[in-house]
Amino acid sequence: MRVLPSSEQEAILKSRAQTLMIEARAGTGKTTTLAMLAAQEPGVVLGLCFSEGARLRFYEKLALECPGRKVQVLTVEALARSQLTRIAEHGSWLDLPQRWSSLEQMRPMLVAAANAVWQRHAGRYTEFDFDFERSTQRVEMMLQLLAQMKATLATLRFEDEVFDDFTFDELCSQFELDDREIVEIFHEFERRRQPQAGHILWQAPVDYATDLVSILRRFPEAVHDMPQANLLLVDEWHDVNAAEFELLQLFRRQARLVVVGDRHQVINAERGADPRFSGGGFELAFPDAERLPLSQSRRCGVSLKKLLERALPKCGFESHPDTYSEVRHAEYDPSDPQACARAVVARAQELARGPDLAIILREVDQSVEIENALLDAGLPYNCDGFASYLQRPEIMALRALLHVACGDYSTLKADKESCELMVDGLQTYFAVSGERSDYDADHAIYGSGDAYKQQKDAVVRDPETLEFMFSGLLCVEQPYDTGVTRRWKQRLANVLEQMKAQASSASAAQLLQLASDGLDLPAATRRTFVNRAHADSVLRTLRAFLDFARRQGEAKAPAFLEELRRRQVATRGKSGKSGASKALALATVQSAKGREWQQVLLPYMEDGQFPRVTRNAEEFAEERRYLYVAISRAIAGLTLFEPDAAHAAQRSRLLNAVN
Ligand SMILES: Nc1ncnc2c1ncn2[C@@H]1O[C@H](COP(=O)(O)OP(=O)(O)OP(=O)(O)O)[C@@H](O)[C@H]1O
Repeated sequence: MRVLPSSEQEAILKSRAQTLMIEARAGTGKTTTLAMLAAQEPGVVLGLCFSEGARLRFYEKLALECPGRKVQVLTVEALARSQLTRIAEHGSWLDLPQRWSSLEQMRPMLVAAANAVWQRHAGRYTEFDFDFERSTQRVEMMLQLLAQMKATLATLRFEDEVFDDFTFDELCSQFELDDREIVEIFHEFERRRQPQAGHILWQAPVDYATDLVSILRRFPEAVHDMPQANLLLVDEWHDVNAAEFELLQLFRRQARLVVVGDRHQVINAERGADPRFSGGGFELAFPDAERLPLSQSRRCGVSLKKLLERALPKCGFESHPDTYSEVRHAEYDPSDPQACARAVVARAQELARGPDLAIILREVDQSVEIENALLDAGLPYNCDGFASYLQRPEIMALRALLHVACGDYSTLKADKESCELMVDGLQTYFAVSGERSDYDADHAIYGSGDAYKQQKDAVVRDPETLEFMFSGLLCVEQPYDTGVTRRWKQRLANVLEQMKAQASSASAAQLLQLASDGLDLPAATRRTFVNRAHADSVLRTLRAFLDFARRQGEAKAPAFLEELRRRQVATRGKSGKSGASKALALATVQSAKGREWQQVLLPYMEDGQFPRVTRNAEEFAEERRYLYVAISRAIAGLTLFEPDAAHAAQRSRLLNAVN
């Protein structure tokens, strides 16, 4: 439904400024206003944003405000990726590199770069510890730092012809590093990634914008290969980083530029989002830019405004006099792991609002109990922007172990999706040789094609091939294996043998506990997932899953696998008679950003859950912004689930601290 512009929106629609910044608060109509601007522009419009979720929301608003009008909306990452492909295909500035999709794939390259720098240092005295192979935490921190350097364009300095001691020192001081060896390792890493200018061997998503800026700086004429729009509309401007900021300046050319953002919604600090580009940095780049406000929320009423002010004092949030929202508090006993989920489901049943209702989680691990409670109650739901716990790699890896231990594959027959996810889970979780190329070369059984794909096909054709994944691949020692890898493979083989031996007598929960202890899953998790918060969330998922298995009592592995299968089938979104989904949304704060629902349920408002573990004031401030985003998704009502009076000390500091 189209809406009539407010006076603030009118002012924005009338502005003729070549560069316009809209400074806004949550729910004040940012995306709606961009869609209105698109509707009145006769020329080519390109919408841009910084996350996939924001892109989809932008499309939804366009469909409402300018139906029938074709407007392309891209993430800046996708724009950069497609332009790099175009430049590689049409120009002589770049060979098309291999593309990587995750940080995990960068880990062996970082270890190799560290080893190379260490060898160069041999004989020289240094206190720096170059052994990254065993310390996931250090690799994680290095990769995060490298991503930040890329986002701030600092890595482009490695391309300078004169990269001397002075530049090393400058970078150390810019990133507050005591060890210049870190910069040396990054220098080596980037040199391996790009042996010569324009000859890039591999790219991860964090590279797209930075690499494109590098090419456009060196070959400004390459910009003519890129499409030209008349109007560029950028949503969620608060997420922009330095690389994206410069890219937009280079890419823009004659286009009119309108950006809109809310600095309280920065929950992407690790991607280098920088408030400077909403303040002084923007003014410096665009001295003639006009700034206009969107100050009044069209979504939340005064009670939500009060709550938002408790979560984030001085956020300057204004509610609209015509909007009314109700805030409720529900209590649960936090010593019972299922109590919160039960309370949430009871409230969801009371509201019975289907698609107008969302349960917003701080993190995906909270979904294990909530999903199980929803499934037990027969309430349909859709996981929004994340996979159901039943399909996550860590759970799929454990399920695969159970199948192999008990030799029962019946629930996998004709279930292509689960078979493929299981291979993914095993490769993510239990394969430690690092380089898939080793694996490709050594397992001629799959021929010379894409071994990984063939492995999946083999398991889909015959799920019993999972057994071979362990006995023929994951546990097989190779001549190039390090001592650590060998020990891990022996451990995996031993644990599997023990599980097989006990499968007929032990319950599924006991077998899973054996796997968890025997494989030291916390250590395996930290080794697998480079991001600490991600690893922490995976561990919480595993703990909740083991609890769930224990609640199945004496059920043996085949019965437990059957139960999981039944639940997995039940999660598949069902539509009602009209074709519309009756399912409620199960979202995370990240995936809910920019969205709204009539009713929002916010579970687990307790310390350690929301906020998560916070080590410093910055992390706590980020948790406040997470809460600001979560609360401001509600229109008519919000229910907060908090520990009961007997456990009041555990209630979330975010809402109860003296600010
Ligand atoms: N002029 C208007 N009159 C009535 N309702 C409006 C108007 N403009 C926007 N809205 C409504 O206000 C709500 C919030 O709009 P929108 O999602 O565009 O805000 P936003 O600022 O982008 O939100 P967020 O902060 O979540 O990103 C939507 O329901 C939208 O339809």
